[in-house]
Amino acid sequence: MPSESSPRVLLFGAGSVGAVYLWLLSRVASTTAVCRSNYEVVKKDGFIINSKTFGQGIRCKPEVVRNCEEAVSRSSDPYDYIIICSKAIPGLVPKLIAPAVTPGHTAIVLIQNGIGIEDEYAQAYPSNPVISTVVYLPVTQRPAGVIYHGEAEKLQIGAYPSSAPSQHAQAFTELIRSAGGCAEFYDDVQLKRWFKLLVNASWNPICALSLSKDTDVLAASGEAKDVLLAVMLEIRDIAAAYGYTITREEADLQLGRALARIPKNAGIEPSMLQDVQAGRRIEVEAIVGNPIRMGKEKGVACARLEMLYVLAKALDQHIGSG
Ligand SMILES: NC(=O)C1=CN([C@@H]2O[C@H](COP(=O)(O)OP(=O)(O)OC[C@H]3O[C@@H](n4cnc5c(N)ncnc54)[C@H](OP(=O)(O)O)[C@@H]3O)[C@@H](O)[C@H]2O)C=CC1
Ligand SMILES: CC(C)(CO)C(=O)C(=O)O
Repeated sequence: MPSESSPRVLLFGAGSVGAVYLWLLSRVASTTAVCRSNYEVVKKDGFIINSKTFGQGIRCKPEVVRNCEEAVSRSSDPYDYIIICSKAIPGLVPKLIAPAVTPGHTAIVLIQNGIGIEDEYAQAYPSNPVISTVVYLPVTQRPAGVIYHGEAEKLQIGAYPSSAPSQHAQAFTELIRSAGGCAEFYDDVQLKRWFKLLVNASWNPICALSLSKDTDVLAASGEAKDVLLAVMLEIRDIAAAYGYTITREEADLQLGRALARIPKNAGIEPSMLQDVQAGRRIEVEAIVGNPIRMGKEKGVACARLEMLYVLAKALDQHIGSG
C-alpha cells in the first residue's frame, strides 16, 4: 500500500496502456489520472481490467482529474513522475503538462511507441529528467473504462538522451518492479525502440490501412509475408545507419510471431488499427514519418516505408477532417 512518503505519480493519457500502469503503480505510489473521454465513467466506477496476465475483473478506482491544472490544484506537493501514455502525436502534450512539471524535479516518463519522440520534452523541460520506455502490452479499452489485456507485459527503460544521468530511469525501473510489473533498464534504450519499431512501422500502418488483424493480412495473399519482411528490413537498415544493429534473424523472429498465430486464429489488432476503427488520429509521424526522415538524412533507401507513409498520412488527414 502507498504511504505518505510514496512517490507522487500523475498519468497523462488514461487509455488502455495508461490504465494498466496506473493500476500497477497504485500499489506503490500515490496516483492521479488525467482523463478525457472516459472521465465520467472512470470517476464513477474506476477501471475494470480483464487481464490474461494479472487476472480478471481487477478494479482500479484512481483519483481522477480533467487536466493538469486541476491535478496541481489538489496539493502543493510536486509530482515525482508524470507518465505520458497518450498517443505520440507531436506538438501538443509538452504544453499541456506544464502545470504539473516542477522544474528540476518531475521526471517525464514516455510510455509510447515510435522513434524520435522524446526531443520535444527534452527541449521544453531542459532541467527535468526524461525517461524513455518501450512497452510490450497488447491492450484495448472497449467500452470506456473496461480494459482487456493479453499475455505480455514488459517495459524497457532508459534515460533520454542515453548520455544523461540514469538514476531516475533506474529508480523508475525499480518502482515498476516493486509494483509487480516487468521492467528492464538499459544504458541505451534506443536500440530497443528500433527493435520494437520493426513491428510497429510495418504492422501498424498495414493493419490500419487494410482494416485487418495481422494474421488476416498474412493469410490474404501470398505476397504479404515478403512485403512485411521487406518493410522490417528497411527499419533495420535505418537503425544500422544510426549505429543500432538488428540482425536479419531478429527481423525473421518478429515476423515469425505473427506467422505462428495464424493456425491459432489469434490475430492482433495493433493500436493504429484500433485508432482508425474508433475515428482517432494515428501516430503516423512517430511510427512512420520520423524513421523515413532519419533514413533520408543518411541516404538509406526506404521506398516501402515511404509508400506506407503517404497512404497513412492521407488517412490521418481524412480522420482529422471528419
Ligand atoms: N494499445 C496497445 O496495445 C499498445 C499501445 N502502445 C503505445 O502506447 C501508447 C498509448 O497507447 P494506448 O493506450 O493504446 O492509447 P489510447 O488511445 O487507448 O489512450 C490514449 C489516452 O490518451 C488520452 N488523451 C489524448 N490526448 C489527451 C489530452 N489532450 N488530454 C487528456 N487526455 C488525452 C486519450 O483520451 P481520449 O479517449 O479522450 O482520446 C486516451 O484516453 C501509444 O504510443 C501506443 O502506440 C504500445 C504497445 C501496445
Ligand atoms: C506490438 C503491438 C501490436 C502490441 O504490443 C503494439 O505495439 C501496438 O499495438 O501498437
